[in-house]
Amino acid sequence: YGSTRPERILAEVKSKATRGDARSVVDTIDQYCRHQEWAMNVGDEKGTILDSIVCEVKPRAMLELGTYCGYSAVRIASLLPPNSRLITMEFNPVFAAIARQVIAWAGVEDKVVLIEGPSGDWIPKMKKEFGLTSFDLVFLDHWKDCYLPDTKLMEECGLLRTGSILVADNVICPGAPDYLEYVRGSPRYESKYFRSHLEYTRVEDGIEKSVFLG
Ligand SMILES: O=C(NCCCCc1cc2cnccc2s1)c1cc(-c2ccc(F)cc2)cc(O)c1O
Ligand SMILES: [Mg+2]
Repeated sequence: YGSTRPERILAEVKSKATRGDARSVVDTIDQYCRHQEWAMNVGDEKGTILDSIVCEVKPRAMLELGTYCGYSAVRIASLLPPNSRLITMEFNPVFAAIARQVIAWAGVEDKVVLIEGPSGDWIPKMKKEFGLTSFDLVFLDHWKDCYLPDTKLMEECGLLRTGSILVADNVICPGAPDYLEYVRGSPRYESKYFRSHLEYTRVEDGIEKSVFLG
């Protein structure tokens, strides 16, 4: 059904998930990707770790790099306090178009702003475009070799404040070794590794939570 994997995921959501129910959208995607075809969502196991951090931080302004089908955007948005905003960035217009529909089906579109394009272009203009001072929480889930340069760019653009938290997916698989070395070695970050598994598999992966100390 549908020519691309994201289209098949959207079809599954429309046929199986309850409209307006973010939880059922998340569960439907997890079921499909665990039992029908694997897809690179953060998934249920790592998603639970992400949920606990979002609930602890209660971010007013949150950034997600790497939307894909919108699975984590829906997961995050369903936990955000009122008048909080998730800005999620996707490079691939086909994925972005699918994600918009998944986000709408889940009924969280009023908490999510989806922007399209490469992070390197967007990060320097986000303050002005969105009237932001800084992000309380950033979820890195885009090109793994962009985690480090984009983190440095966010520092330079003043998008991080003392206490801003970075949460990075896939620090083991596919891996982001230069990023890990940076946040774990820098006196400007307090970093913690949450051991888990690659979504829907038994392969080791994990999430790195790093607090920016300013
Ligand atoms: O590549 C991954 N995610 C990034 C997609 C990059 C698209 C974007 C670039 C870009 C640039 N600027 C702005 C926005 C964006 S969005 C990824 C891959 C695996 C994986 C794949 C095969 C495998 F065998 C084992 C793991 C697992 C994961 O959880 C992933 O997240
Ligand atoms: Mg990922």
